[in-house]
Amino acid sequence: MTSSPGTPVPASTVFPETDLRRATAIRRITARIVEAPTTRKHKLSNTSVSHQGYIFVAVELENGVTGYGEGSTLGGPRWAEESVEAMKANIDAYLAPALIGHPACLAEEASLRMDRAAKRNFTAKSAVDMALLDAMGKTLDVPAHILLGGAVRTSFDAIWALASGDAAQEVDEAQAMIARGWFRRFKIKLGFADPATDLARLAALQKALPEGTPMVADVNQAWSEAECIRYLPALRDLGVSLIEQPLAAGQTAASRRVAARADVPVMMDEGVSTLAEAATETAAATGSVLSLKLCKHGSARNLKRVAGIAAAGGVQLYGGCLLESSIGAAGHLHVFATLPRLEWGTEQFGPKILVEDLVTEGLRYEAFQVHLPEGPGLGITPDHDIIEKFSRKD
Ligand SMILES: O=C(O)C[C@H]1C=CC(=O)O1
Ligand SMILES: [Mn+2]
Repeated sequence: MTSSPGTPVPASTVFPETDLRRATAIRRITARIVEAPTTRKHKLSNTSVSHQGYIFVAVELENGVTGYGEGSTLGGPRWAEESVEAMKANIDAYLAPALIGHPACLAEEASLRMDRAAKRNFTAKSAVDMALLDAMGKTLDVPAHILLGGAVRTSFDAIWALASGDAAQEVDEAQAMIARGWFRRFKIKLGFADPATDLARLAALQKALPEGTPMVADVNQAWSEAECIRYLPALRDLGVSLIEQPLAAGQTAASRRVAARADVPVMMDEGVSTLAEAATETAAATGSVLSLKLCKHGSARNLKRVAGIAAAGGVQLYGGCLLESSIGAAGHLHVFATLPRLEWGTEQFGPKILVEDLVTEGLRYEAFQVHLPEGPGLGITPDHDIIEKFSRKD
């Protein structure tokens, strides 16, 4: 459209709001359970997985556009309370009916409707929200980040998680990631073995990797305060740069004491999901860094609110993951791209741990960075043959 300078363009000729509401009315929402094999066993304090369970959501709008979203789990309802089965049941019976006919362009109202239809269910809600975002980006022909305030970065320092529990394998894997130019920052999972075995794994890595290699140690709530007092100094001596969620979520007083005595920063993860938890845990100083994940916060906009609360309290931010495919990882990158600060980079290594990614062209990992995809919506295209192959058939 052209207009002479100074002549205002009437809003109605750009995109009449009522037309947009009508065009983006939600016609259908479908949810599929997908179980995608991983290249190796991934072990955490409380589970071990050899395939990733996802809920894959498709939202069809009246204008014919379909948006896609994904919610991830780790070993069923073990990392958090939602399983793929529960997500499918709750999307089909509660979240989808609450949204049929509602305009996707009114995303805040869509979230309110989902909140009225179901308590918590953050991963399921975030998968639907991601699909709405993708559909709106495609409708308006803009990348999803534009709808969230616009990107302030398009690439991110990428972190890879070492979690086989086999020290020699982990050294080989870390060296291979460096050689490929994909990852040179690492996270190690602790807590499924006794602390002495975990420390030996770390010592092997410290010996083999370049000096100063950034290393996050994620305990996934497995230690007590007493174990932290005993072992955190050893983690520091082995070069750990960040200690993630050592104590159980909700152990606020003990976590505050651990964070105060640790001379390595402590990162909050499972303990901060809601806005209220972000406010409480930030004020209580149970950590000085926060891991952000859509599956914890329920929507792209809620993730931004949680990030704002934490940042306002002086907490640094880390882009977490739950081993999403390139679908969910792209959803995260579009939100992370818009955060004013993201001091610790992002994991989002999931696409590289899958035997086969769920998209036609996976996220780009280059120069130790993962790159924000381009194009409308999330900027990825689901590979429906692969999704069909790994979909649960019953
Ligand atoms: O951070 C977590 O607790 C969940 C997940 C993310 C990476 C990984 O290895 O586990
Ligand atoms: Mn964690």
